[in-house]
Amino acid sequence: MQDGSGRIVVQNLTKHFGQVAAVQNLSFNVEPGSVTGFLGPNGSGKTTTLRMLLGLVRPTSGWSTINGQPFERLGNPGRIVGGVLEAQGFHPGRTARDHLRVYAAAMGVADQRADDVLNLVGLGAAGNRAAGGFSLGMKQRLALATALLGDPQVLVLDEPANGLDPEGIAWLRSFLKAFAQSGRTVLISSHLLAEVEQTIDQVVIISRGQTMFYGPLDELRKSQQSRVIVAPADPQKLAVALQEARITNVSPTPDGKLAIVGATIQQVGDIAAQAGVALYGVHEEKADLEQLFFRLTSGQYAGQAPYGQAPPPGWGAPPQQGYAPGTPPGGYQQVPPGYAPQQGYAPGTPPGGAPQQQWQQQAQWAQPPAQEQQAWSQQPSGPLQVQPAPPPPPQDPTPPSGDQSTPGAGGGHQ
Ligand SMILES: Nc1ncnc2c1ncn2[C@@H]1O[C@H](COP(=O)(O)OP(=O)(O)OP(=O)(O)O)[C@@H](O)[C@H]1O
Repeated sequence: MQDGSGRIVVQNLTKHFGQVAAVQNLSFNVEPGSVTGFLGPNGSGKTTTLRMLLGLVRPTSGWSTINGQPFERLGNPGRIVGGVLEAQGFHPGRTARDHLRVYAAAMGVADQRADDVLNLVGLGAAGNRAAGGFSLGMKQRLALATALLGDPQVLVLDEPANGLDPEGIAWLRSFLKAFAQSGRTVLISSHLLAEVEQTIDQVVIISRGQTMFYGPLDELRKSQQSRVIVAPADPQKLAVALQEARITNVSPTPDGKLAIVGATIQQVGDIAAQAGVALYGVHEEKADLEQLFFRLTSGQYAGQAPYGQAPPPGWGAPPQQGYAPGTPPGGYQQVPPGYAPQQGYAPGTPPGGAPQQQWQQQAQWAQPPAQEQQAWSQQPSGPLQVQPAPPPPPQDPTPPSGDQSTPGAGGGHQ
């Protein structure tokens, strides 16, 4: 029996492809009423996990459920979960509208719904165009439209921002937030924290198929450790004095300063004064989220540094063990400047300098039709909580016949 909760539960999910351990013992819950980011570097197992969740790959062990049921037991799954794993696979000669109508018929949804979802994703004017001529961003929108056909309670999207321009990303952000605020469930994967940081409330970070952090994004923010950067006249002498004061997390910076974790500016100043070491500068530095993300996922593909240079800091050995939600990782390493967060703009505010015509089109994308908004806002919205996973479902999931891709009713499936 489905429990109607909209909750996704992943429990000890494991997948081996021959010698490759793509996913290892992964456990997390995704709660309705929130957008959860499923983050990890390339090859960390995100797509494999989503494919298992959507019944396209059989797990080696472990299980996952949506609404308390394995995907295979959802009956008409497209009515419950809309999944987009790859914005490909459209018949190139078929119009967007016809593509949607094929899926609508398979799901038992009225033809009119095809036009509704085309408008919803901003493709209303492109319904008669062949999908083969669509840009990557338009294909992403068409895949999302397919997933929305069944008016699902749960959305599972693999790298949905891939190929979208900044306006498209801003639109997607407002769209997913509105969807979640109506009490529905959204799980989106990305390998870029900055890309989804403004969209997600909860985060699951994986590396090498294992959970590195799982909890509210705010929890991760709170775990940002600060460090004191000091420019001493004699770094060696100060490092020894700090060591004697049991402040051991001290490392040199590339420009000859010392970075100290676990001490205040005042403590460092006092110790330097007692040791007779002059300080030419001291300040406190906060690690940003991007640095923490690097820290949590570093080492998966530690590349060879070119021409004998030192490898970029932050690409060292991976953490030995995962971090439970609320347990901050110890320290952090310097990383090269990462990607700047997307400079989005609030829905309803035209982007600076955008041509008027383009903005009008964007404004249309940013606003779901009134009836959609109303329908969503009537959904109950639950509090965002990390809850322990419930015990396994009463019956074992019926495994799919093999690792074959199956066309899912949610659309866009491989
Ligand atoms: N069908 C398959 N056969 C063999 N190995 C596979 C298969 N699918 C995935 N893998 C391997 O499993 C690991 C995880 O891949 P996966 O695609 O799940 O990662 P990902 O996090 O989605 O990566 P990306 O961000 O690059 O899409 C990789 O080492 C990949 O090569």
